[in-house]
Amino acid sequence: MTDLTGTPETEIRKGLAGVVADTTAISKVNSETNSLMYRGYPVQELAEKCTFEEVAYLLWNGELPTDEQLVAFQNAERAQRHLDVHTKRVIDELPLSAHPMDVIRTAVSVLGAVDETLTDPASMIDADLNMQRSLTLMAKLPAIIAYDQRRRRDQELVEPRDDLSYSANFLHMTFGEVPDLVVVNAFDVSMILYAEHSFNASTFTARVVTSTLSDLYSAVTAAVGALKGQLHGGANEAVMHVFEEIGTAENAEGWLETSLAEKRKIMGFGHRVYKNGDSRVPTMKAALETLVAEFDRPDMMELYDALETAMTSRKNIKPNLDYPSGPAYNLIGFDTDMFTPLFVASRITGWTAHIMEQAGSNALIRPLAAYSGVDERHI
Ligand SMILES: CC(=O)SCCNC(=O)CCNC(=O)[C@H](O)C(C)(C)COP(=O)(O)OP(=O)(O)OC[C@H]1O[C@@H](n2cnc3c(N)ncnc32)[C@H](O)[C@@H]1OP(=O)(O)O
Ligand SMILES: O=C([O-])CC(=O)C(=O)O
Repeated sequence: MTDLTGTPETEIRKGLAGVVADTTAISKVNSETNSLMYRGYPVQELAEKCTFEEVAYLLWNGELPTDEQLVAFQNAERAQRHLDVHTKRVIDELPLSAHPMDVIRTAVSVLGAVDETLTDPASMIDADLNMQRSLTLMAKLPAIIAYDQRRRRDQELVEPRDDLSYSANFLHMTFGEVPDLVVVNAFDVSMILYAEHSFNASTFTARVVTSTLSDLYSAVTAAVGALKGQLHGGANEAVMHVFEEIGTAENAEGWLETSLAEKRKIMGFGHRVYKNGDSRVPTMKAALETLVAEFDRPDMMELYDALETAMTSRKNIKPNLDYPSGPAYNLIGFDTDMFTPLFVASRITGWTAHIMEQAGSNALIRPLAAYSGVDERHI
């Protein structure tokens, strides 16, 4: 049997659900065992024993750094933390009505436009240059996000400090001071958990762009756009709006009944791959609990538990990573529309690892479509 174009009919997998598009050596998501490994290491172990800098190194190089390699890596990252003049000027021109994800998308585009190493097609996919570009983006994104948060609060830019870890410096640039270690650690855990997740929509977007032999900044710009949507990274912001809408734990069940009756998707729940709960949630929930204790906000945890319980009993759909991350970022002090940018700051490591993997073993990504339009006709 053929379709209208004469193409043999095949099964259409809407949304590419269940389709294995390529191999990857970067991470393994196992829905059967609810597990996630980066380069063979369980993510829970990395969150407990490593820093975000070590995890970035691991994702890019395949191995954890030796002490010496880590010092060199940290020095290279710390040396590039300043917001460059071009990017700052462009951000200053953008209206505050722009979503912070649009600001980041624009900033990454600017960094690509001023990168003078993008001279010819070969330099666009050069492995050494791509490694340097990845580190530059990892180092500069916190300055971009922190500055954007501060300008929205009518505050001055805070310069980076090179005596601080990635996460401590990120919070210092955002809030003008380094918070307690409990807060820095919870934030660092969130950065590690968000770093990589195989062929999710934004990573796959980055790989599609790379597959045309385009440059790393173009791939990241596209990935930022894909992450912004509420079915993906945008859900961590949406969770906070849901919490605000519900108000207190007692309202959770009634709110859920009404929302499901209205056929609303409940943000922060469900996952394309995990059907029995997201492997990262227990670790992020534990980090959230430390913040709840630190800021004495048991009401936040009560609401969290009430909605989770109601959703489990009503639909048996489990929370994904965005569910604990949203309230955690709220307690740390970020405005809600900065939450998805924080996801970007972390996922830049996974995206660029995939961009380098795709460029190193490339095939143009170009699937087929079964034509469903009108039959051939003539004017
Ligand atoms: C870090 C991340 O990006 S994690 C994902 C973050 N996104 C969200 O939290 C948004 C809310 N969740 C969702 O929309 C979905 O669960 C997705 C998009 C993440 C995954 O969805 P898919 O794998 O495409 O599953 P699909 O949307 O087909 O859902 C299957 C069924 O479960 C229901 N369902 C899934 N998630 C939800 C939800 N959050 N709220 C209500 N119902 C849901 C669907 O309505 C559907 O029901 P039906 O079969 O009766 O029509
Ligand atoms: O894997 C997915 O589809 C979404 C996700 O959890 C992620 O990108 O972290």
